[in-house]
Amino acid sequence: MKILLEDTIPFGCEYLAPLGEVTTYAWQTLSKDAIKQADIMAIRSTTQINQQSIAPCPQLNFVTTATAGTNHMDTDWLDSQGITWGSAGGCNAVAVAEYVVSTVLQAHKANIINIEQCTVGIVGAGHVGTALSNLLDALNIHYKLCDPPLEAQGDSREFYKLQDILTCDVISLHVPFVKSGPFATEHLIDADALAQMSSSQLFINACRGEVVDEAALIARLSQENPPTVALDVFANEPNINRELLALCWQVTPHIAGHSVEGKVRGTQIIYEQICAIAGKPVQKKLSDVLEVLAPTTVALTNKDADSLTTEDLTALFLSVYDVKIDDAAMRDALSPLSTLSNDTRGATDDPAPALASQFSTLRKQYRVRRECSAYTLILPEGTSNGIKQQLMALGFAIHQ
Ligand SMILES: NC(=O)C1=CN([C@@H]2O[C@H](COP(=O)(O)OP(=O)(O)OC[C@H]3O[C@@H](n4cnc5c(N)ncnc54)[C@H](O)[C@@H]3O)[C@@H](O)[C@H]2O)C=CC1
Ligand SMILES: O=C(O)C(=O)[C@H](O)COP(=O)(O)O
Repeated sequence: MKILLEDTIPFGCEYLAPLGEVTTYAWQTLSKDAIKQADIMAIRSTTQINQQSIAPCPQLNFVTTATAGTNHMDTDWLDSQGITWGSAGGCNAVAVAEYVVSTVLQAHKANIINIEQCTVGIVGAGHVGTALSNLLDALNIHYKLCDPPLEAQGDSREFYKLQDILTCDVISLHVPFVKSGPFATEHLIDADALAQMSSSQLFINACRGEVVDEAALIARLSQENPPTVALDVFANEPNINRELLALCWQVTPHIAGHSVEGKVRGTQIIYEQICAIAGKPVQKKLSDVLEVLAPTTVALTNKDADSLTTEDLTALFLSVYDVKIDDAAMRDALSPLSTLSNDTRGATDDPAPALASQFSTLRKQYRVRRECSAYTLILPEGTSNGIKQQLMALGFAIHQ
């Protein structure tokens, strides 16, 4: 069995080599010859799968993506060719939820919102939206969910209309990018929705850039009283719109889901799918590859309280994941390219290709970022049970 493996899949060779003959590729240089030979393709979201990009593929019988999103695959065309496909739904839900919490805590620190009195509107209550709601429960932060497809299916949670979500202090998008049908999400956040947001609100997009009308967002950010915007995703990546970078409060290069655990869970999921196809037993597990961290000592300002003080919570959470480090790295790498003036450049100085290349490099060389669940905390003697429960609900282990 010949397996064509995208080189950004962590531990891809270690996982898949026992199952077949593995050839790796970089998405920028994927060759049609390699595809012609492949029985299985194991990809991430950077590989486009459609008739134009991969046909002819006479041997191919399974394509799977180690990511949650599937909009880079033309699944109707795969179905029409009798090529089965898979994905890794949920693999990085906690990573994205931690990205949102880190963003919300940074916005609190910057006095943009007040987490002690705010409501987070979550659009899309699937794997990511649910993981986020679990963290917000642990933080005692109020939230509202909006998910018309799940509501129609009879999900028993309480749901709100998008119109209600647009009035929340924080609006966070977690829907798939779907172009048509009753629940299409392309430009779900359009000029009209953006006009309803104001400067007291934080707007976060960590799903897909195309879910927001970027032209309308740029226009809104140039008007009076705009919302504060945090973008992890952009339309047409890696060819992102450079105007947006300067207008947003926070920008990150589509790394919300790129915790070590989020990526390796993706590998584990597609490995298990390929084991099933190859008729081989599942022999590897996450703990075979994830590094175990030594316990960390934590200082608390009020260990007797029922829950963490905002100060302790912010310090601890941001020590695990501070999203502003990613924002600074992206601005450092891309700002010199994005502020070049069109007037002073000749045609050959177009910064767009360099910008796209830098964006891709930032993603490929992303730092090691562990989820809360990787940390075992050594707490001060006598720390309250309430605080311990809260920390465990955030994913931490407590050293006994
Ligand atoms: N920035 C990043 O690194 C990451 C981005 N993503 C993106 O986030 C999306 C969501 O991820 P998951 O939660 O894992 O997917 P999921 O499929 O578990 O959940 C998506 C939810 O959105 C709901 N939905 C669909 N159309 C909707 C609409 N019009 N309005 C409101 N809700 C709607 C669905 O019913 C579903 O419950 C992915 O499709 C992917 O594009 C996912 C992981 C990482
Ligand atoms: O899982 C998803 O959906 C995502 O957006 C991933 O974080 C994308 O990661 P790459 O495939 O671009 O590595």
